[in-house]
Amino acid sequence: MAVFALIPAAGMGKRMGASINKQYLLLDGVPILARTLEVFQRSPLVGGIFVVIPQDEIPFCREQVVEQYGLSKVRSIVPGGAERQQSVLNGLRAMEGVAADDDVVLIHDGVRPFVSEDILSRATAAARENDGALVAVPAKDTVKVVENGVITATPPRETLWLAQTPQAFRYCVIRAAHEIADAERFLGTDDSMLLERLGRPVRIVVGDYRNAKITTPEDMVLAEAFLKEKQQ
Ligand SMILES: Nc1ccn([C@@H]2O[C@H](COP(=O)(O)OP(=O)(O)OP(=O)(O)O)[C@@H](O)[C@H]2O)c(=O)n1
Ligand SMILES: C[C@](O)(CO)[C@H](O)COP(=O)(O)O
Repeated sequence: MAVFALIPAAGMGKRMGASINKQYLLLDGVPILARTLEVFQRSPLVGGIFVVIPQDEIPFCREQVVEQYGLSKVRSIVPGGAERQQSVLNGLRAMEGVAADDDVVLIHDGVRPFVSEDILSRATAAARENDGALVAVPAKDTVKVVENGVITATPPRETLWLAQTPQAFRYCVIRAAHEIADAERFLGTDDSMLLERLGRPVRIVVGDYRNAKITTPEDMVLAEAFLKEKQQ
């Protein structure tokens, strides 16, 4: 059973508010997206990488990221959609004929550069034994459900986990779940939700707080600190 990486990186980075798309912001001189892809390039588990990018950024990504950093496992750069879910579906469709039904797909945000090879390995193992596997960390804060500015519930913290990526699945399982969601016009905020709504179990794999999604400017400050710690 082969393992493929599917990297959605076709967002606009609106919350970052930078002058360039956030996946190209530099961390110690290297674009965030290149750092993310390098983890999959290095992992002996991963046989090929599909990257999803806004259509008009594909030449830039090919030259400035894939070629520049020698990312030879990148098999295809696929145009993205309006939402993350549509970008992932485009990637899954592009994998048809390459990934076999039982091959594992690791879906990982292009802007989570601190994922480790150990997480890739544990997520892959869990996906081979379950319908799906979600890398997540326990919530550290008390979480409130709020409607119209008023708290309506305080779910018990020990039941709350923060979803990260990779989210790992057998190709036929996640492709079917995405196609069903697309046909039913259901939009979720991660891939696991698309299995959950079909009543299929998704196993938690304990992640790492450092595997953060770089979303807003303060995340860059944390990312620089995480990188320094890694380089020590
Ligand atoms: N249409 C989209 C939207 C998001 N993504 C990717 O999904 C990951 C997680 O999304 P997020 O951090 O929310 O990125 P953006 O959508 O770029 O951010 P924003 O919502 O601030 O614009 C990122 O790697 C992003 O590039 C994608 O491939 N296609
Ligand atoms: C998939 C994800 O990374 C899980 O945290 C996240 O949901 C994607 O980011 P978005 O901000 O919801 O687009």
